[in-house]
Amino acid sequence: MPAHSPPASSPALAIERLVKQFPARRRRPRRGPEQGADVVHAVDGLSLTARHGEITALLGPNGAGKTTTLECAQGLQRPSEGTVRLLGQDPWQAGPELRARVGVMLQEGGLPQAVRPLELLRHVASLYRSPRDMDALVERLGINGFDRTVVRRLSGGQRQRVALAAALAGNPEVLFLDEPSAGMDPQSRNIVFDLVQQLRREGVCIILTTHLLDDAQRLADQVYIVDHGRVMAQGSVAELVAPGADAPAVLALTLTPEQVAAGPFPWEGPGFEDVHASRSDRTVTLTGRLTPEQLETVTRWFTATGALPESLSLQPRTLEDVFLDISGREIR
Ligand SMILES: Nc1ncnc2c1ncn2[C@@H]1O[C@H](COP(=O)(O)OP(=O)(O)OP(=O)(O)O)[C@@H](O)[C@H]1O
Repeated sequence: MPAHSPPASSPALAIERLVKQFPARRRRPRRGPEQGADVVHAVDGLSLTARHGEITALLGPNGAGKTTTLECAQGLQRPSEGTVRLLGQDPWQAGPELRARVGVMLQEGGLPQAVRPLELLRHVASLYRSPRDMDALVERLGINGFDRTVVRRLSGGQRQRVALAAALAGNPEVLFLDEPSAGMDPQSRNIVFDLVQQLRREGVCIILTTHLLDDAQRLADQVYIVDHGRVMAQGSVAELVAPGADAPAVLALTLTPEQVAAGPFPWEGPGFEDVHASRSDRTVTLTGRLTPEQLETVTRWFTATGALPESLSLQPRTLEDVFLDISGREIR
């Protein structure tokens, strides 16, 4: 398998101030041909750099602009503004030789339905001058366990594995994965994630979109949190969740049944406007820039209810907390 060794300094993908507008989808035009306000800013000034040997994740809720960004990066959509450089070229202008160096695994697979996996993969491999060893890949991804079943009858996870093998057939230097764990069972997910990590070690640049915090937390070297077509935060997972001076804290409490019945809870009252409280059964999570005064109010409530909670801890932040802090809402 060839080692990819481009100059470490040049990013595999560089996106600068990308804007992509679409005409708004509407049932009936309410105005004449002047449509200035009737556009959707799917991507709205997004900049991103992805490097060889790294996994870069675009993390954001549905409709954040992740897929459109990837489509512009792959040359499938023409940017309205901004620049995209993929392996040093403009993907919109580039020819098939650039596409041969790039692998794409689409959401929902995008595979022909009536063929068997091996036939399909051998055909895809035959389109490349120096294809990957497909037999080894098929074994690695466990595809030989279902190679007699036509694509249409495969489970979501099996289909995703075939889609990944197809994306890797040409030994790509850059691999795009759109929601790679959509529809995957845990076993498929582990197999796919192990392979993705191996590809990173081989020097492949991997760019994935996900709205699953766990995927980003587990795989990504660099995370771009995207919402409304813009980058809201960026960094390694460690950097993003690091507690800074201004970073919010997470306080987790498990209340006694008596305390659950005792309400009202202090975090629902005045002084807690900036704190997000969520409760599931007896577990309460308070996320926000908790002040010592707020902690005192909570503690005083324990005095009033005559008991300590069953557990109380200040927890490290997760990407979910970071997203909540930035956008004021949960990621999904
Ligand atoms: N061809 C199009 N025409 C009009 N609007 C579009 C088009 N493609 C995307 N959009 C809109 O642009 C916004 C961003 O969509 P996009 O699919 O890029 O988001 P996403 O983050 O990938 O979401 P998801 O996780 O649901 O795939 C959405 O509001 C979407 O409805």
